[in-house]
Amino acid sequence: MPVIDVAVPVPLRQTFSYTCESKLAAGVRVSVPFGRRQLIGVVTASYDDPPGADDSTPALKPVSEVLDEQPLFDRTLLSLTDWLASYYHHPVGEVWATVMPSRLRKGSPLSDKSPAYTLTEAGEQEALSKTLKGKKQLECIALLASGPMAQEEVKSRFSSAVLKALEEKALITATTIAHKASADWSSFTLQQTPPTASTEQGVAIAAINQQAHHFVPYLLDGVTGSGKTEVYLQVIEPVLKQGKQVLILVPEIGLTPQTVGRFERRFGITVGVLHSQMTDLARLNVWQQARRGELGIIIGTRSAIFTPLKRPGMIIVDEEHDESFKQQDGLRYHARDLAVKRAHSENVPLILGSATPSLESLNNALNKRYTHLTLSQRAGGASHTQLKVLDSRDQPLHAGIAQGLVSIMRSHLQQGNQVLVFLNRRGFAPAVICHHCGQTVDCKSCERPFTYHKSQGRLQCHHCGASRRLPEQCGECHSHDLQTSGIGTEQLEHGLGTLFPDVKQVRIDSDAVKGKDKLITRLDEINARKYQLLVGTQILSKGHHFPHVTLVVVLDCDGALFSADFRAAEKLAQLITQLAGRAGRANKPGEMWLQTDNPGHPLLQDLINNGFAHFARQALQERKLALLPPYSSQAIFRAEANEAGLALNFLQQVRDCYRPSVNAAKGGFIGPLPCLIEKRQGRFRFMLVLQCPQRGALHSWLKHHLKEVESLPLANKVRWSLDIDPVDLS
Ligand SMILES: Nc1ncnc2c1ncn2[C@@H]1O[C@H](COP(=O)(O)OP(=O)(O)OP(=O)(O)O)[C@@H](O)[C@H]1O
Ligand SMILES: [Zn+2]
Repeated sequence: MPVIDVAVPVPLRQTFSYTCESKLAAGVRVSVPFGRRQLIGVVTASYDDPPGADDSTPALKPVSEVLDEQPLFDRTLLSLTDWLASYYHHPVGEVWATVMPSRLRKGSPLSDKSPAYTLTEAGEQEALSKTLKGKKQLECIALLASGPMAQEEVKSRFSSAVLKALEEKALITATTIAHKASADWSSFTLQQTPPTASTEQGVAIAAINQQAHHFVPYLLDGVTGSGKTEVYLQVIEPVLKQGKQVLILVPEIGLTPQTVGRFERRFGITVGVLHSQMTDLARLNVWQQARRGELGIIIGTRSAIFTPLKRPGMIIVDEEHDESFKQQDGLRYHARDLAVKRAHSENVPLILGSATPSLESLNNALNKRYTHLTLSQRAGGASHTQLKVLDSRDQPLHAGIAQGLVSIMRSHLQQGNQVLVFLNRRGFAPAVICHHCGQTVDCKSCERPFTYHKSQGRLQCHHCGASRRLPEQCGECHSHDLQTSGIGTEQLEHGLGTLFPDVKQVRIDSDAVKGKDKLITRLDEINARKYQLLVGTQILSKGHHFPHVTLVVVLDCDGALFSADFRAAEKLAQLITQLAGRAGRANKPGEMWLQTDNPGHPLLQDLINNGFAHFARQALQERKLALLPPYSSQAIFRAEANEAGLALNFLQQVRDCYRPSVNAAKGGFIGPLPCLIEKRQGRFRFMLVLQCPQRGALHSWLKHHLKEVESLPLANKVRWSLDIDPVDLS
């Protein structure tokens, strides 16, 4: 009987064999018995005679059910999945579980039909008699009179209230229709006249169009507001015209209806959207439409890189430096790196766009592995934002803002412009301190001070989410003199209200703006000039277009200047540059002030005097001297346990596993040492970094001893993980 290998969703780095009536194609889902459970796995290989089997081989269990007639994925995605398991040294069953939409993971059938609406008999009568009162309801009946229509399309034209009313009156009902199979987007006509490309945009567009039929990686390195999105719009036009699909990845926060709207408005075609806040069903629908070749443009966040494409034409990663492209748990993949891999195997062009490219991508561009396209000027005649520092040492502060800055803010506000104040700390105050003994009120599980949230009257731990009432007295000395220390956005908002009582302000952080819809409403209101003062955390720094902002104020960036994370400087420079990019985007010039106690800090001085491009080249030199990525490759073993000793011990044993071949790999260790956040939710956290000058050497070194690590007795007692190409040391 044929034997199949199945990737089963369990944390083991192997596949499992089962017997089956007939051989199955790789990528087909099967339901299999596993211990006492029944699990859904994916076929990775089939054999008539399993390799290495003899009479002593234990009898295999049969597959319980075959779920698909066709593999879920084409060859390219199948090989990408193999690659993921081997590159990230991750259990293949868990890789499949990450790559599949969750509905498919749970066994939903892969359907060729889409949900639709149709008229009931009563509805058909109504189409003739037209007795309904509601105008919209009548329109909907008239539309469906010509036949069933995809629910998605009906929903795009009528509100859910209209549809609900018609369903309640039993005039329309849900049904399914066979999907359309044609790439009908290719016959679009441009809905807008594109602006004339600037010289630099023109060069970039021509370069990409010239080699549109095979894999070429581009770094589109364009200052904020330089018209990168306009370049994407112009280069995808011919791709769509040929009936090919374009996959666009954007950071989690950057995916707003504004972004999607820009593409829809230009081409007048439906754009498929994929992000983590959609329902599983909605995601599966878009996934299937893309797979069947019904969508010309798919825009999505990180996991959209796994979307199957029937006719792939181009892949774009916007804001490629953004950390949200790296998954931070489970399979810790980097969607940007996967995009490179995927574009290569699909043999289509890849555009990585950013005003502040990651040092990895910049290095690839400088080495000519990527074609480097630069846009150094802002589009439409907007001028660059001026960067300045304000020395806050010995200055009296109002609501955390130095007097000099308050005057600058006032003058911008008086001219009717908007001012953005950035503080990356939500809540009222980052600590509550006993004025008598100096003890802070700490989260016991994380051993870090609680943040005070005044609006809720509660303390909240920003590491584990724990929350408690504000105590009445100090836990150490029982003094009642508890005071807040430091400033968060909530307090800043209060303070600004006192400083500028007549100015309307809005706070944008994850406390004030819960959910995507609210963020979108606020962003629209900002651009409609409902507010003049915008206060917020890094949600405000990402890709938004604020034409009326002329001043950006950054409070307290000093913490990041002295971080132990070697990437901190790169991240801070990206943040400052992106924030500066929010100002002066239209016809009014913009300025940015950094309030700091370290005005002479070389990083700030370099950014101010020479800009991000210079900073980045300088930072690459430093990484080269220190043999840090991208001039070496890293992997991190992390371990967490309730007892610090267990986690530390485990990592020491991991190091012992790897030590015998450290010289052969030309490798090195850093640690084990505590993570930057040493304790979280009651667990102590440690890490061990493995580093090699060559990527290949690191991977064979890792692979060589991973089995030993897995069989360490402590491996079952601590929570451990392996992170390849880590970007976050917290
Ligand atoms: N060639 C052009 N002529 C006139 N206006 C343009 C041109 N290209 C882009 N614009 C306009 O300039 C503004 C900024 O462009 P766009 O949003 O494409 O820049 P970006 O580089 O993607 O921005 P960021 O990375 O800062 O978010 C937009 O309003 C856009 O419509
Ligand atoms: Zn905590």
